Amino acid sequence: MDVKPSRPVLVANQDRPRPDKARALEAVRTLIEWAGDDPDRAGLVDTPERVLKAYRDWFSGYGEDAAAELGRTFDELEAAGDFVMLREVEVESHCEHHLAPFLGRASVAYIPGEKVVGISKLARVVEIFSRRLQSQEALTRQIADVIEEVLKPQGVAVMIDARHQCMTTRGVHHRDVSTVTTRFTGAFQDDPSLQTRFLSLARQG
Ligand SMILES: Nc1nc2c(ncn2[C@@H]2O[C@H](COP(=O)(O)OP(=O)(O)OP(=O)(O)O)[C@@H](O)[C@H]2O)c(=O)[nH]1
Ligand SMILES: [Zn+2]
Repeated sequence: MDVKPSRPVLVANQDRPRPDKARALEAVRTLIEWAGDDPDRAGLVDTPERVLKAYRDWFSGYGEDAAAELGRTFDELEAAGDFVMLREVEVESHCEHHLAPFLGRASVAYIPGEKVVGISKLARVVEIFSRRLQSQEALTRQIADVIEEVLKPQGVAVMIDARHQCMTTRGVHHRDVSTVTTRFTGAFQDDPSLQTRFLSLARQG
């Protein structure tokens, strides 16, 4: 089978055809059998249907456009000149290697240029990209890049601290290990003191 390179998915990914529902239900039944159980026993008969519904939630980000979320900006809000930061944004994502959840927190900051955005939109951007199959690095990068691309700010900083269930509940079984990823652009990249201030605020969360 040809392996396709991952492509950046900054925008909605609605163009990908989905399998029909019967195939998806059958796939869940097959995984139940792979786990060693009987998909026809009472407790499991409705499970494929529930899993498809859960997938709609967990992966709702494919149908959403993070750039569009940032499209509404406020000229009348005067930029503070310093960064605006969201701390402790919940991250609920799934790793693209094992389809296992990884859970944590994101801190997102930007130094406005001309455009100031409603702060909830930054949390929506985190949510949209989280609700796709991700590596933590790609998730961090996509959040920073879409803010950079749409708002053209003076700089963006993103830090995610998360625990991967593929590491805590299986594999190496390191229960307390968390993974930290960062992405800095513009002034955050150029000015170590800004980075330090961002990281220490993120850590106080
Ligand atoms: N860089 C990175 N690695 C990840 C992420 N999520 C999971 N992984 C790692 O992906 C790797 C996959 O390794 P493989 O050897 O292909 O798969 P595996 O045999 O299931 O590996 P183990 O998890 O070590 O059992 C593992 O080292 C995981 O810890 C992520 O977000 N970023
Ligand atoms: Zn994994």
